[in-house]
Amino acid sequence: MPAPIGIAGAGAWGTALANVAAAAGQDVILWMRTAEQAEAIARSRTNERFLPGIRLHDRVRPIADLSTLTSAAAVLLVTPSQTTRTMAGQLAEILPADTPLVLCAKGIERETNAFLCDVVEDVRPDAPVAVLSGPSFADDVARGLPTAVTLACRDGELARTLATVLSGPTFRVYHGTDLRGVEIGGAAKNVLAIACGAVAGRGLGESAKAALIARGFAELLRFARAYGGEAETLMGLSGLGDLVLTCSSAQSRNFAFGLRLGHGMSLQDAAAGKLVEGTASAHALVTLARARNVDMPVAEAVDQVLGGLCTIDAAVDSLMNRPVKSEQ
Ligand SMILES: NC(=O)c1ccc[n+]([C@@H]2O[C@H](COP(=O)([O-])OP(=O)(O)OC[C@H]3O[C@@H](n4cnc5c(N)ncnc54)[C@H](O)[C@@H]3O)[C@@H](O)[C@H]2O)c1
Ligand SMILES: O=P(O)(O)OC[C@H](O)CO
Repeated sequence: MPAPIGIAGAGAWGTALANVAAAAGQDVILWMRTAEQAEAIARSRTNERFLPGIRLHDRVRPIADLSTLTSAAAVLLVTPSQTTRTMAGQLAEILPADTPLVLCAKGIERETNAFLCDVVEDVRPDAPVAVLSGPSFADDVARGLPTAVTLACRDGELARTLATVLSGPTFRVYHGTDLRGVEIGGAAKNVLAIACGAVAGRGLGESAKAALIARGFAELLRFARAYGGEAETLMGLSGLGDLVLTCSSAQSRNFAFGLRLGHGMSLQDAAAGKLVEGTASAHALVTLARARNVDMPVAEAVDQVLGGLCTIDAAVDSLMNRPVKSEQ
């Protein structure tokens, strides 16, 4: 694309994606909230607060003036899920109506229980929206370690174009049209990863963790089907791929949060000052599940623990002692 790629949000993932797009040959405008931060990053060519030790690609231009994104060929929205409505609203005021917005946050809007694509379409109706999701730790990606992710957009041609633009030698982007399936995978895996971390923290063993991933995947699939996602999508990178990654590594902030809870840390301290998207989306996820009679016992257990209504041990006990049932 001749016009630059715009990135709104210069946290760990926004900065890693800026380097990815630059490595794929694009000029990149990386927006952040303060001029001080933009100047510091422009000077040092590193984002020491959010992605320490990684050199910013020469093609990336840090800026603090959101209106600079007006010229972008596409804008990647990479701020926390709960800021999506505000950010999309601000972008709607400055972007041409045909500029695609690619959602990179993983979550559900807590106040309205709305999927993030719906939030964006609420504030920017008729403009193209896409989702990028899949197994991808910012630090791995920024260090050039290989991974593959999915980009979905209802307009299949646009999905293909965006996937091509962002793909590089170590970042392979598949494309598809199942927007709902892709965004559900990213939002739900964060909640399930908290459960896996908690189980690890309680020292319940690798077998328990594998069982939890499998049962978590079963409920993720049921939920996605109930909300119009395709099973094949959930079996792919943005579903199973990201679930397995996030549920099995303390590099995940959601898993690490669960791990600390399992070690006995308080809900307040366990986040350790990091963004833990599963805590913001758990209640919305189970509320949406109940609204369509989808059984999500693992997500329910996480929501109960986060609400202070249940201990981890009691939650495990109640999951293990549900009535015997068919696996399907
Ligand atoms: N870090 C990863 O490995 C990774 C990978 C894939 C997806 N994601 C998703 O990307 C999203 C962002 O995650 P991250 O890792 O970059 O988080 P982060 O905590 O590293 O960075 C968050 C960024 O958002 C900005 N921000 C915070 N509050 C804001 C507000 N109210 N308005 C505007 N900007 C605000 C911060 O200044 C920062 O630049 C999350 O939804 C996460 O699930 C992260
Ligand atoms: O650190 P987490 O738990 O937010 O996970 C980061 C990415 O979503 C992994 O794909």
